[in-house]
Amino acid sequence: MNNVTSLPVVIGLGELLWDCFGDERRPGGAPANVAFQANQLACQGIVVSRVGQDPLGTELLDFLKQQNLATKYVQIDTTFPTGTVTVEFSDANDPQYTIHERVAWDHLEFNQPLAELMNQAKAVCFGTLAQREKTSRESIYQCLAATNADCLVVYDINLRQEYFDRSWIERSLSLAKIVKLNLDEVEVLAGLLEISVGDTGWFIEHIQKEYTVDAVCITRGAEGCLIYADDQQYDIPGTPVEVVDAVGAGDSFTAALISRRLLGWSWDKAALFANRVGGLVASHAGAMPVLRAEFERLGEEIQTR
Ligand SMILES: Nc1ncnc2c1ncn2[C@@H]1O[C@H](COP(=O)(O)OP(=O)(O)O)[C@@H](O)[C@H]1O
Ligand SMILES: O=C(O)C(=O)C[C@H](O)[C@H](O)COP(=O)(O)O
Repeated sequence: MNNVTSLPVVIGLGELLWDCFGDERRPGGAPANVAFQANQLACQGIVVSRVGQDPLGTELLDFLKQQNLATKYVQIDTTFPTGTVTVEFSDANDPQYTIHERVAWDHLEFNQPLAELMNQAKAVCFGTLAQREKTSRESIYQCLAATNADCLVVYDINLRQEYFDRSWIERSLSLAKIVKLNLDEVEVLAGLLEISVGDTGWFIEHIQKEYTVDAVCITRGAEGCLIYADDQQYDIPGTPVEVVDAVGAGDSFTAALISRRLLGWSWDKAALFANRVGGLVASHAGAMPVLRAEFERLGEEIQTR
């Protein structure tokens, strides 16, 4: 690894891309957002992805370097271009994503350096979108198989357009220790698995038992989150913020939850912190705002409660 530190290694495995907002573009990609935020949250966040051999790819690599993130595990594809996503809003809380196809992050290759990296990971976060093409899907499973038994494997479902399949989702659920989804994704998942979602608690308990998942987190935008873990349900309300755009709120929530669980925080404190981090990111533009100092202050405030 370059930039070796003693901080816990948290890997974002999947897409790294440009979120395009009209004339502006900002770095994004759900797992890359998690790694970026983990890097601001007392962990060593590492992006595992693939960009094109093109100016957009070079710019993403330069951005990661400027932000003190390793670039060694971002592969360069000589055939496919760097990924882009068109982001549109009916309101700032509800981004709509159009994910463009035939791009570099669909072609991640598993290799020895990745196997060694995965073996050192304290946590890894992956999603569904990067499984849409067989090459990356198989590489993701190989990466997960190379993690240690104590690695916190987090599946942030992040369903996008039609890019999901029941078999990938079921396999991912059974590989995960923590599953994160939002309220819309609860509905879609229940439909896919042909389970009635009338009683959310029953549905989540079913997921936990069927796929041996330790914890399920449901995020609810401004309403905060629900966490099902240790045979308990934690209902942690949100804190109001003025939303600029909610892009990346969920990923920063996930990164914050991971970072505090790795530090041994209780579920309710970790979730409270994660809510506040998600809210802070929603009150800034794009998925990767630089907020290290704000997160540090917030962490100290919540830890001492
Ligand atoms: N408008 C908001 N006000 C306050 N907190 C928010 C807001 N939007 C998001 N958050 C925080 O970020 C978390 C993740 O946001 P959410 O939109 O539910 O996730 P996702 O991006 O995965 O859909 C929420 O649980 C909440 O804690
Ligand atoms: O990779 C994807 O799926 C994208 O569409 C790119 C976006 O940067 C993230 O999805 C933002 O994710 P949230 O944290 O759920 O708002």
